[in-house]
Amino acid sequence: MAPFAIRSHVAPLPSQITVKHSPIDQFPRIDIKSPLISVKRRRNTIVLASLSGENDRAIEADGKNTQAAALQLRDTPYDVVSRDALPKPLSSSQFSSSVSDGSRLRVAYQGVRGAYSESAAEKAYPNCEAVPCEQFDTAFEAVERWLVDRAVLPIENSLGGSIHRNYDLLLRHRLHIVGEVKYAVRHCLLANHGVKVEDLKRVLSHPQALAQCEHTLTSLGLVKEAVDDTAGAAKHVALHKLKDTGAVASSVAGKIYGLNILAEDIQDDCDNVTRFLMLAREPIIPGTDRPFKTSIVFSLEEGPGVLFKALAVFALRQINLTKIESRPLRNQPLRASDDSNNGFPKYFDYLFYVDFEASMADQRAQNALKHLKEFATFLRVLGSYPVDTSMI
Ligand SMILES: O=C(O)C(=O)C[C@]1(C(=O)O)C=C[C@@H](O)C=C1
Repeated sequence: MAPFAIRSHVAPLPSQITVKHSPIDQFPRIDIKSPLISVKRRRNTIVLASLSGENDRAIEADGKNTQAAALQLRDTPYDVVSRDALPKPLSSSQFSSSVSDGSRLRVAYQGVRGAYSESAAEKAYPNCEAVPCEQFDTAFEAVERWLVDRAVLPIENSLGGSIHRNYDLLLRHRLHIVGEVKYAVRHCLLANHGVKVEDLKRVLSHPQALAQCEHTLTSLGLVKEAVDDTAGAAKHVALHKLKDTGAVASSVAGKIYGLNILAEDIQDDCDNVTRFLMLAREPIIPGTDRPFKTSIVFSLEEGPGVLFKALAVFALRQINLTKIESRPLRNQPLRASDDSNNGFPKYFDYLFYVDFEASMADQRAQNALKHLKEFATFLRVLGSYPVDTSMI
């Protein structure tokens, strides 16, 4: 099935497009202020694609008609180009920072410029073009619809714990975990110039960031307000020139949005690390040449000792578990698809997400999963990928 359905567009996108012609480059530079429009160069054409709610669209342009095409993309109804006009699938050998045609790897992250997720995306793929997305779901979709090549999304933090939304989305979507990256999160209290700590009544940030600074913010007597991301909080405070409101975000976000740093390292523990997952449409081929980790999700029949039995399949083979997360689904069944039911929905009461220290190329891991399959009611391998052993 083509990722872009042929459909007529019904309403203009609320995006701003500026096209700047360059005297030295055949192609104009295109700035699009919308995380949902992608611009990709492919040899002699530029593919502009958009993903906006129900309206999936893409259009091809060359150097001469790009401006017109960009405006058409923004303003008028038209039909969608075929799948052939969109970027070709990447193979596991392209698990590096650039794609073979020389253009940069496009990596989706949630948030606006200056979010920790953007820095994590750049750490994971050093020369990438980081593409901001409003929500986690948008980032998943952007990969699935070929608008970007990868997504880098937070999964757990050493102080705040798991990011449950992304656990759920891993199961709802069919992306593969191809890597992990750990990022040291150092929060600042930011405010507009001239504003002092005593002037502040409230503080905005991502809920995880607020949780990571709980003690500091409570001791300052500030009312905490959750927003979509830390950098978005900084942007809001700057844009509205707020005098009684600060933001918890990175020093990078402070610089981007022109805010003053009132306090640095305000997280409750200096060891504040967020682990991000690197997601792709294709899995990588697991190796044994370096430390690998495998992430799985499974469900079990109800009964005494079943979870004990499930975890024993790893213990019996000396496989170390690094994370276990359970998601209760009793009152709110999740629509899930697994490897054996051709995408048909199934409903489960509980799901267990487990990360273990072994590659799927390792016989011990294969045997452990074979054993688990004997009594698990559902099992899916989310990915087998190199462990991030970098210094944080
Ligand atoms: O808001 C941001 O800057 C993000 O990148 C999101 C996020 C998260 O979801 O946990 C990432 C890292 C920090 O732990 C705080 C927030």
